Amino acid sequence: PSLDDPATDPREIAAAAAREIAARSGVDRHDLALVLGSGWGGAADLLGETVADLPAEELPGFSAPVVPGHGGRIRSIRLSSQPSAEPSEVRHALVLGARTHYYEGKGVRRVAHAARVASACGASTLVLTNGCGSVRREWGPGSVVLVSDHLNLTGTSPLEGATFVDLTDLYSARLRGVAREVDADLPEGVYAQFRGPHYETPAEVRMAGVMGADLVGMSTALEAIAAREAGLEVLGLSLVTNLAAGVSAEALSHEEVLQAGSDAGPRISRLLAEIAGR
Ligand SMILES: Nc1nc2[nH]c(I)nc2c(=O)[nH]1
Repeated sequence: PSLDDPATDPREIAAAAAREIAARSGVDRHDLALVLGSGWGGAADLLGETVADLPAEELPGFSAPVVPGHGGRIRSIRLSSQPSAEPSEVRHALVLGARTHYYEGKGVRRVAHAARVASACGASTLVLTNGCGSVRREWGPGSVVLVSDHLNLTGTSPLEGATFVDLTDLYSARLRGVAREVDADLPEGVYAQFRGPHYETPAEVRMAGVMGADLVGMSTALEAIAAREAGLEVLGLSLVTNLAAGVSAEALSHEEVLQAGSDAGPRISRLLAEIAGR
């Protein structure tokens, strides 16, 4: 069976990957899963003790990282939030450092795979983090925004067939409340997923704003829909790495994107570790 075979149920591949993760990590249930996007990579170390660190491409349904050596790892982490917990109470997090973007053209099944694997590993919560552009001038590079809802501008769905899934409260209000217990000043915004890989034109950024988007990116929405269908409660966290095209005079520079991500790293890693511990 393969994700590229329409006759294969994607959940079958996700279950195979989950069995492999349990076998190789020795952890038979992961309570929480996190997808770490641009700028969020440093959070894994703060979550707790790494129990296993696996190359994603060795697991069913995952592919090698787009940028060799960058990401492409799946880590099982023993959350250090309850040092004195009984063995049965210990919570384990699965850090999925192997996001497939829709713009890679590998199909929606591979975009949705990590969310399905998280569910197959026993997780009840998925934290989706990303780097994004801001439509709002006041949210400059380094701003962290709670995703309150999304606009799926990809024109596609990660779901197949008559899977009519309700997306009300897709970005769990309860989990946003937990995040605000950690940092009460966290703003909320609507995230628009564009197909990419090109950035938006200034006119498209204005369009997204008119339609109610505060953030623009190339991930997250499709993954969140797949996570909801898999029964996961979803928290979305965006790191603004740049003002979207046209919001300010100067052009986008990839260096600016990378710099903003690394500057905000320590602060957002602590935030994520705090939230994960609750
Ligand atoms: N679509 C879109 N995706 C992004 N990812 C990052 I980092 N910045 C952007 C951006 O400005 N637009």
